[in-house]
Amino acid sequence: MRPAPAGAGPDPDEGALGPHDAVGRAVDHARIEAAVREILLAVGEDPDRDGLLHTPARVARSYAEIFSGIDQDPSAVLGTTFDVDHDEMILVKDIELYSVCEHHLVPFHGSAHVAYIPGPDGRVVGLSKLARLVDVYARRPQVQERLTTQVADALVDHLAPRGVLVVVEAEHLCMSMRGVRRPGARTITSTVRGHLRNQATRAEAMSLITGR
Ligand SMILES: Nc1nc2c(ncn2[C@@H]2O[C@H](COP(=O)(O)OP(=O)(O)OP(=O)(O)O)[C@@H](O)[C@H]2O)c(=O)[nH]1
Ligand SMILES: [Zn+2]
Repeated sequence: MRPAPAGAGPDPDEGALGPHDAVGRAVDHARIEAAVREILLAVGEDPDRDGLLHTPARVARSYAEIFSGIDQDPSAVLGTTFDVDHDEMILVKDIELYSVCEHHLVPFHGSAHVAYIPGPDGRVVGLSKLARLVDVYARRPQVQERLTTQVADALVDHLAPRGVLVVVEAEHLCMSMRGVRRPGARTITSTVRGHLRNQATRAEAMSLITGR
């Protein structure tokens, strides 16, 4: 069991799954709780006041979910493929994503658009797996450029497609709620591999993505 801070009592938010998060990853809850308690003290709060008593445990559970991609392997998501008679572009756009900026540990959120052209063997992956793949890389401390590249490279590695294009557009709360304070600024990153580097194919993909 996780050690509770003195006087914390039972945590009303503790789910039936116990101290581990819903996706089964055993992060070190006790360590997160101790660290969160320290942060609360360091910012001048009283971690023993009523409203904060269960906060370290809640943050531990929340981090287990938010950072659940750290030890996830994209092979588990892209391992199931099937053949369809389709050698044209497949695009799933507007995949909502939430990630955490590795510089400030605050969220960035937005959308990913993932396009690929199957390889000569015609292997494709279930559409939902593209969203799951985005989650594998988003649920880590990240920078947007790396997230974009990792999704593209995982598709190249696992599907041997003719081409891949991944576009991510996101707002970084580290730019909105603090620092330079520019809410609404959106960052757009893209990674292109193979045939989608071809100008006409890339333009077709981009017009499908932007033509909402
Ligand atoms: N390239 C890139 N930069 C990011 C990303 N997320 C946050 N940043 C930036 O990372 C930089 C970190 O800059 P530092 O000067 O080390 O930290 P800081 O003093 O907190 O910077 P400010 O945010 O400007 O206050 C900032 O410019 C952020 O806007 C990302 O996904 N990609
Ligand atoms: Zn940041």
